[in-house]
Amino acid sequence: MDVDPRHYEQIAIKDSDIHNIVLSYLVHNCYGETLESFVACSGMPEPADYIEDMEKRKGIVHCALEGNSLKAVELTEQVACDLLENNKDLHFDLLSLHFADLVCAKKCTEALEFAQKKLTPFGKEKKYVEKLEDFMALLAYEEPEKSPVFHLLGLEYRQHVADKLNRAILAHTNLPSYTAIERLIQQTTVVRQSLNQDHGKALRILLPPHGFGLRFVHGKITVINAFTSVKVVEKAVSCLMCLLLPAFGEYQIFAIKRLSYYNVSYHCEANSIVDWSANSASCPYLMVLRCIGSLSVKLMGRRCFARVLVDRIRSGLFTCLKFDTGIITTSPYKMTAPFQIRIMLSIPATPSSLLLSLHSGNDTLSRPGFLSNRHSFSRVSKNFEPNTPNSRFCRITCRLAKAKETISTTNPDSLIKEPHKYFDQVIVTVRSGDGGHGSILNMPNQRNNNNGSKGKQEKRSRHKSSYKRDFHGSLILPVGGHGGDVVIYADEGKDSLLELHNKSRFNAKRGGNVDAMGVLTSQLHNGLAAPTLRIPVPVGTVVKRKRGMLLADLAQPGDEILVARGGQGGISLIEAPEHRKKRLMTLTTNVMRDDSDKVLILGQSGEEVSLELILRVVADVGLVGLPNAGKSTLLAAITLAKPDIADYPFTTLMPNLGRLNGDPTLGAGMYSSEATLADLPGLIEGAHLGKGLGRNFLRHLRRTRVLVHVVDAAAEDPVNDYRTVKEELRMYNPEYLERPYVVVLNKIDLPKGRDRLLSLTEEILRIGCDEVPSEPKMTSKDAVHSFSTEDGNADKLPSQITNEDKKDKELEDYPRPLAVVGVSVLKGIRVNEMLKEIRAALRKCRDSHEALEPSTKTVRAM
Ligand SMILES: Nc1nc2c(ncn2[C@@H]2O[C@H](COP(=O)(O)OP(=O)(O)OP(=O)(O)O)[C@@H](O)[C@H]2O)c(=O)[nH]1
Ligand SMILES: [Mg+2]
Repeated sequence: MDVDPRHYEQIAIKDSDIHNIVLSYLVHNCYGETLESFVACSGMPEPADYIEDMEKRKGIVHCALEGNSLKAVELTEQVACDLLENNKDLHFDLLSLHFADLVCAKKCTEALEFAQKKLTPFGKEKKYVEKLEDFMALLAYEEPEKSPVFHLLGLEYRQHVADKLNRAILAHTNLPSYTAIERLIQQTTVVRQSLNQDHGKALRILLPPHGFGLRFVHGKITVINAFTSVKVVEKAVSCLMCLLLPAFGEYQIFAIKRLSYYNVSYHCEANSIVDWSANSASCPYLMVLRCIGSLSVKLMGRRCFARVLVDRIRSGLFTCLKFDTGIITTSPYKMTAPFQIRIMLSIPATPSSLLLSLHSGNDTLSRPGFLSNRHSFSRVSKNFEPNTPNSRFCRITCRLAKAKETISTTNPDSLIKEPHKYFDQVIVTVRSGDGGHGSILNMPNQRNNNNGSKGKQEKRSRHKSSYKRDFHGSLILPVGGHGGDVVIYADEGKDSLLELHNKSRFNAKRGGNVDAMGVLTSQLHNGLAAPTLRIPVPVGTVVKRKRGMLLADLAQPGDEILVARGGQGGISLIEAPEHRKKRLMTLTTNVMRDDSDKVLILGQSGEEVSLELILRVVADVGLVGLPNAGKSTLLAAITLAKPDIADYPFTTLMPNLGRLNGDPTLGAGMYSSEATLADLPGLIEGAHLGKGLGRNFLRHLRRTRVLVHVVDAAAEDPVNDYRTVKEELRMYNPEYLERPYVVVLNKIDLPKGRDRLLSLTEEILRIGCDEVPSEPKMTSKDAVHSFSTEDGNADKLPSQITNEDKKDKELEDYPRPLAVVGVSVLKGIRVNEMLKEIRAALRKCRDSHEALEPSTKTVRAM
């Protein structure tokens, strides 16, 4: 049947189609409660006729599943008296389930009696004989679970029989025994299979009821955009899954797992599901989502999804959702820490995973262990929160290893842009090269002088000429080449550790071996040393052993550190003539020497180390403040940086840098006061305990000289916000509060901010003391020390950090701000004043620094 696929590009999927599909699925699987809420939300007419039947069916299937198959038989006979009579297969299966239950319960005599009475009559028909034999075999084993016919005791078999029973009853009541969605999936599978078989041929297929559009282009079969059936399936499945969401636990993860390597196009689907929410009023699914508390999100471990979520939550569309910021990761592909998702809805990758997923609803039929028999969830744990009236959350904690990179390469256009170029922490493994091997060499003309071959003689004399002697006359024997060292160095050309995320293993080359035939040429008597492997990192990178000590702080361009030393080359030995060897061995006391001299000859192996590289932004000014205060907007207003700006918290996930031009009032010297600004992610209360984005990014403040506190003057309680940020800084490192800082009261274009400006300024100026702030006087040694303590404590609670100052000092005991300026960075109001204050603070810093310099110089001179 030939059909022009373009016909399908325009087809719109009717909501009523989806509703019917969903409804039939719910009826089929006896999801009563869900059915009711769905009917209420979607405005579908309630299929009242089915409800009563459904309840009965539910009871029967439940009995079959729960190991009460005789009861199931009895109930089935009540509902449909001739069903089992006409369907002997099903009858046999149900009875055999009971038999299996008796065997499991070690009631062998009873089982035997039951089999004789109820099962053996089936043996008259040949097709049951084999089955009967299998069941009887169970009796022969002491541990039937370990017998070859163990599957008869498994949950899967029980499930299979229960499904069969369910379908039979449905068919008996003139309902389709397969749901619409199952049929659609079957069709999709058929089409996919035929695509696989017939690739290479032009292929156009149409299958009822919605049709598939496939196109043959340049030797490839392309599924055209309007792949209607698939769309229908996806939409219906999405809807179903959110209906059944609270029932999902580990199963959902299973589906998600599958998803992680699924087709790129589902990226789009994830978005389109989110798009439904745009017109929430007309979207019944969304209402369902609202009442159940679930939302579609594709779990790719990418921040962009988290962002979509936050956006939706903030716009009030998903009132019952909560967002755990733990989902945010510092690396583009890896979840670095366990994260939590409370919201999930996905389209499983394959029809079978879809069915498995959908089957796992516990609305009526809970089957613990159904999947876990076959799939490992070792990295998944889950816990359920108590249901609240409006929402039922299913919280899942999981760790996702790696999203397939194929997804990012196959169709980059379809991916959402990764907005941040900055990745500030990475673990790399480096290995230095092994040393080259030495060799055991023949001493020419020492043996076999009776060997008459002319060629060999020549060769020997050539070898002889290549031996060198030192001035004592001893032979200089060649040594295996030194293995390559690994050096990490600060390179001005690099601005992020991103590349190291893509390649996290570095191996230096091994040293050259001494030629096995003889020796190296005289120039190479030290063997072939392998080149040093030099790894460039951005200036400001701190190199640590993984979970260990600090090795170096590459703060200046060109700073470098040798992180792994190459192995030494093995030495070469002259083979002693047989008759002298014994004597030599007894004479020598060198314990390293063994019979074959291997120990000395083999090159040393290189070292392998895992290193943690942490980039600390090198900036003069650090912007701090609560999320949404306008830090990124400020950076964009006064520098050429283009950070992401949006009205939801945690838009900024990694620091953004911008360059501040020099002070124009200085004329020709304007460039001299050029400074770098770092816009940091928002801080929230409890950040030091890991809330929000945690506190790790605060390490970037380490190298700043001046802080700018950005406060949203139009917020509820700006002074409290200001105190919160200060408190968090204090908990992280009290020394930050001693740095010169400027407070920027932002958003004064809003009436709320403008009206309170004066009072806010006064209140803020009241917090703190008059002590003249001075720049922290850190020697490089101090700095290294403080880096190591800071990082060493990174995972500990601050309460564990003993710091007397922290305990004793109140916020009021730290210096006041140098200035408080009201601005609107968005509207450009008083930005120049603010710049003036920032520059003044920078100048002040520089002056005090210069004032310090001479004294240090004199100390050195003395
Ligand atoms: N009215 C007004 N809105 C502003 C002003 N400055 C920033 N905004 C808005 O405030 C919102 C947050 O701005 P961002 O610059 O992203 O805030 P942020 O502090 O970087 O936020 P995080 O990155 O989440 O920490 C955006 O919608 C801005 O448009 C301002 O001066 N006036
Ligand atoms: Mg920001």
